[in-house]
Amino acid sequence: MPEAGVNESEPVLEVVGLRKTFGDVVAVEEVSFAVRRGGSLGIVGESGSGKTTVAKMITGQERPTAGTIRACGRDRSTPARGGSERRLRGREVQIVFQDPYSSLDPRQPVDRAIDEVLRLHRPDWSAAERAGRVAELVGMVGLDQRQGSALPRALSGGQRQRVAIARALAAEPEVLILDESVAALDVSIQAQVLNLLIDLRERLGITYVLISHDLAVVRQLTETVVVMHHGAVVERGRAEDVLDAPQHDYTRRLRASVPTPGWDLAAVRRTLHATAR
Ligand SMILES: Nc1ncnc2c1ncn2[C@@H]1O[C@H](COP(=O)(O)OP(=O)(O)OP(=O)(O)O)[C@@H](O)[C@H]1O
Repeated sequence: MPEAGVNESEPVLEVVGLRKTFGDVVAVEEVSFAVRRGGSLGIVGESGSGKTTVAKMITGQERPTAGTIRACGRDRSTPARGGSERRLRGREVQIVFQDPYSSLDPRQPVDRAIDEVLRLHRPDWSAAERAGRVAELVGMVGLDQRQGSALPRALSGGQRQRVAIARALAAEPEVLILDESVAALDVSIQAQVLNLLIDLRERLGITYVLISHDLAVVRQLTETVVVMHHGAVVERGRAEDVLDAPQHDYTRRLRASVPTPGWDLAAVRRTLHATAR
């Protein structure tokens, strides 16, 4: 729920003129977008277009070279000053990465991993209150009790991704960034996790920023889209407009390179070749 004093009409997340350089490499250039509370934005583009760098600047893992980031009405362009500001930012924005295995501690059972987040964000809660919330979160992401006390290695990729989502939700963020969160999953498992995400958004009113090279995934989950190419936004608009009738040549090539039933390998190769130039 939005906190008291938060302006409802203000975007829940807004980035303006974001830029990031690594030495001579310009990873992100003049990127601006805004997402309304409860809305969903897709950031699409091929590998290396700067999508993850944008996400890392929003979460504070990378510091912008220039530009501003506001979430829930608060500036987060500069590093958090101290633990309490970091925790506050954690309740504003959480992220789920492609590979939950690298973000989950292999020695920590699922319930302990979720409890750890609650301890951080709900220091006033008793152990019983936290245990109740852990059980609720485990159920919310569609895991059973046994899976809820398992180690990550005893779970499938899709189940691990559900754990990563539960862990992110434990902080009760306003914005959830999903960075290629279903990319490593089989298509049928991908569909299940996407359905879960759609369901969670309806139940929680959470805002999504979905980063993906997969236009079909973006289409299912987002209402607006920005297309990134070489670090810059080359096209933006409503997801269906951009994906069904792309105006920019790069978006058209990106769309053509998505393998669909009956896709033509030679055409994809031609497209990738053209895109690489
Ligand atoms: N820590 C870093 N040091 C140097 N260069 C980096 C660093 N992180 C990213 N880059 C470069 O910035 C550019 C954008 O990378 P980024 O990971 O943001 O792209 P992406 O669109 O998310 O791609 P992918 O989907 O493959 O992760 C690339 O050229 C990448 O090599």
